[in-house]
Amino acid sequence: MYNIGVIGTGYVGLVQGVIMAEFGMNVICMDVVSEKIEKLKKGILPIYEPGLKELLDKNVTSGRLHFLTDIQETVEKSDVIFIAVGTPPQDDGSADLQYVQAVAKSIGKYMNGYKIIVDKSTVPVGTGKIVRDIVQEELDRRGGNFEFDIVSNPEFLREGKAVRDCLTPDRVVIGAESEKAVDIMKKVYDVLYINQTPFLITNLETAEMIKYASNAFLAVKISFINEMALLADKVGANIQEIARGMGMDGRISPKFLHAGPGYGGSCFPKDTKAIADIAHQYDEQLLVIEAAIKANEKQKRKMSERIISTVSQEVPLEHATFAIWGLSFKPETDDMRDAPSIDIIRALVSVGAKIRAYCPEGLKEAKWRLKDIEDSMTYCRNEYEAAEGADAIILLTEWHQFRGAYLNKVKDVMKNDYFFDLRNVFSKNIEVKKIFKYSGVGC
Ligand SMILES: NC(=O)c1ccc[n+]([C@@H]2O[C@H](COP(=O)([O-])OP(=O)(O)OC[C@H]3O[C@@H](n4cnc5c(N)ncnc54)[C@H](O)[C@@H]3O)[C@@H](O)[C@H]2O)c1
Ligand SMILES: O=c1ccn([C@@H]2O[C@H](COP(=O)(O)OP(=O)(O)O[C@H]3O[C@H](CO)[C@@H](O)[C@H](O)[C@H]3O)[C@@H](O)[C@H]2O)c(=O)[nH]1
Repeated sequence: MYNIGVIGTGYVGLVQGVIMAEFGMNVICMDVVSEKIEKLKKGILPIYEPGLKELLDKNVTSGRLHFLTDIQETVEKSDVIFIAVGTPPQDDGSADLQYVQAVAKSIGKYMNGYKIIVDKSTVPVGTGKIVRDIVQEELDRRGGNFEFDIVSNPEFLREGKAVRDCLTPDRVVIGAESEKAVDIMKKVYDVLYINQTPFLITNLETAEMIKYASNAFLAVKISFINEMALLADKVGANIQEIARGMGMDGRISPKFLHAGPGYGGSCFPKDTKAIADIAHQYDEQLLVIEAAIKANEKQKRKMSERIISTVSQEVPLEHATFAIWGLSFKPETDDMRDAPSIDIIRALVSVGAKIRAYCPEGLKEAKWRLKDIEDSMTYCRNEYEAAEGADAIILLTEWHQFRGAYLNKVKDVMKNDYFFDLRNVFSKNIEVKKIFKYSGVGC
């Protein structure tokens, strides 16, 4: 059994660390943010992720899961070190590698024997080799003579389903340069997946690119169906039936064909821009991905334009109030990074409207991200309170609880009766169309 070190306890590092401990491994999760580590030691999660709290408690108690801020101790005590720090976008769209590079330097500084250094963060092609050079440089500087291997092991978990995705992944991709590293990685993962999960062994560059290509492909699929939805609206077709008809073809599949307000989150917007940037660096242009990025911006803009033009026919916008149902970029997470709700709320506030917002988990982060427009925002305790005195409901995130809302009760507390269902949650509900002036996305 190998000792595991996970550097960076964000979504990826934390879920990975907790699950490895669940399967009996000795795991150190390390982060530079001491408040986060102190809370984790007490069983307090910094994120909302279903199922994670139970596993955290169990594994802290078992003594297999340790939280540290000390990178030296983490490196010295670990055989396999996962780098799971953030790679946020820079202004030009390229991935910011400063956190990965800082970790690589520390590993070189403190390593005390053979280590496998695993890149789990989503990083541009070529980063594995950069990490190798940084570690070697640091070793040379201090006259250290230890062997090490670099592995690229991209993560494919989805927020809100992270525990399940990590327990039963579709595949494990391992990009490595030596047989020894592949063998050890397989042993580490065999404990988790007992040979049920397909492994794909590649070189470093291929593994790094699989991650970007997968996210970009899914983003293209969403932008494609969103554009079809805009056309469906104009020609009187129904996007849900179109997606169903398309998805019946096994080559297309029905997944990721849900039209909506545009994709968001910490990955698709960032990773599509990063791979487009990587291509530019190699004198290539990824036309399809660049179009998907533009279509996603257009989709968010179209949603707010449609809401504004519809409601302004009846209500002067400076007197209009919009109830927002759902702020997080998707259900079952409190993550607001690049959530479409941010752009849509800002567009509505910019024409003078007031917002009453409710989200089961996203309120805290929304208050912080929308601090500059706090005078136009009222944060509410539930979907009914948000609807009070509103001219329109805008359903932005398909949290399950909204499906069960008593619509007559909602209508009773509203001033006007517009319902913009940007996730098509109620598209097949006859009642909603009787009660409200309803519009979905492409249906
Ligand atoms: N969030 C996801 O769903 C997801 C899924 C797959 C892959 N990824 C990728 O995984 C990586 C991490 O994503 P995330 O969402 O977990 O990030 P995050 O921003 O939530 O967490 C990153 C953590 O790294 C810590 N950190 C930064 N520098 C450090 C250092 N020098 N030493 C120790 N800790 C340090 C930060 O304090 C933070 O807690 C990114 O590259 C991302 O693209 C994310
Ligand atoms: O049919 C769909 C599917 C998704 N979305 C939107 O797309 C975004 C991303 O959704 P999802 O992929 O479920 O969430 P993430 O947690 O961002 O996961 C993606 O990004 C992660 C980080 O790289 C990867 O690990 C995952 O495999 C990849 O699915 C969200 O805004 C969704 O609302 C749609 O609009 N329509």
